[in-house]
Amino acid sequence: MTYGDWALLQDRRGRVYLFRLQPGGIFNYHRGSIRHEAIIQAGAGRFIATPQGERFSIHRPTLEDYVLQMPREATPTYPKDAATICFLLDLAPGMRVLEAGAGSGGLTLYLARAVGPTGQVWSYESRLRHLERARRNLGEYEDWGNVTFVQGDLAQAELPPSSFDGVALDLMEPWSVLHSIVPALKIDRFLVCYLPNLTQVVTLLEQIKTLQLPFLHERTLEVQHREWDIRPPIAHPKFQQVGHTAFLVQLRRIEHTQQNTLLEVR
Ligand SMILES: C[S@@+](CC[C@H](N)C(=O)[O-])C[C@H]1O[C@@H](n2cnc3c(N)ncnc32)[C@H](O)[C@@H]1O
Repeated sequence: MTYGDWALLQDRRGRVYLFRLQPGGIFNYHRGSIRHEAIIQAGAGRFIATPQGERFSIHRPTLEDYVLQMPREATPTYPKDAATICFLLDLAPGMRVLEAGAGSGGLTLYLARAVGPTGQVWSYESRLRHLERARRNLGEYEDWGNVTFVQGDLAQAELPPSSFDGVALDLMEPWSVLHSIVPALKIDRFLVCYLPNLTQVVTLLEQIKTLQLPFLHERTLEVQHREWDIRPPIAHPKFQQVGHTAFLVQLRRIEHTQQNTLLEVR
């Protein structure tokens, strides 16, 4: 660890503190403070204590740590869902993926990591303030130069045909941008929508059916992590859990032929 790196300190209750290490910097806690220099000398994976004996473990923040702690304009896609979106999109290094809206850049960070330095992420965001926040959050954590932010409404975008290996949508009305996506998404590849409400899922599928858009509904799912408190003899599910975040709808782009124009719900 060195100056300029992110550091994450975790106290004995599991509370985390995320900050950048700076020359002359000090981490202040209600029971004492610690110099950044001392944190660097101790190093990640070790422990450090304030003069008052308050002990912390030192870590490099994971992407999950960063997304949960980073400044936000819009609520980021929850990490458990962002990771699953990458899996449902079947992303691999070198692929090109489209997303909207960028929001705070949470999902952007996951997509950029999944496609790697040789891949590309095109991220649309209609609100300038959100776009700037997403750009800053990406640059502050991990930027391989593989993300292109575009300010604008994805519904108005003219995208190159058959140019994306996947599309991820985290916006209120994904059905309003489907006409832009259909020609841009490669045949047999996936669109995944992140939708907090079941009513949105139903509207999306109804719209696809009504407009006869060439998608197969592969599945709709929720990602549930049930964390446990294990400190023998205590061993039970934690009383506080992450509750509902959103539904993930996975749709596969199919060829639009005369025999196959309708959405087939599996
Ligand atoms: C919930 S936020 C996305 C959060 C983001 N996934 C993240 O992890 O930080 C939804 C964003 O979509 C943007 N948005 C809504 N409709 C849009 C559209 N048609 N085109 C582009 N951006 C849109 C909103 O401005 C908002 O910032």
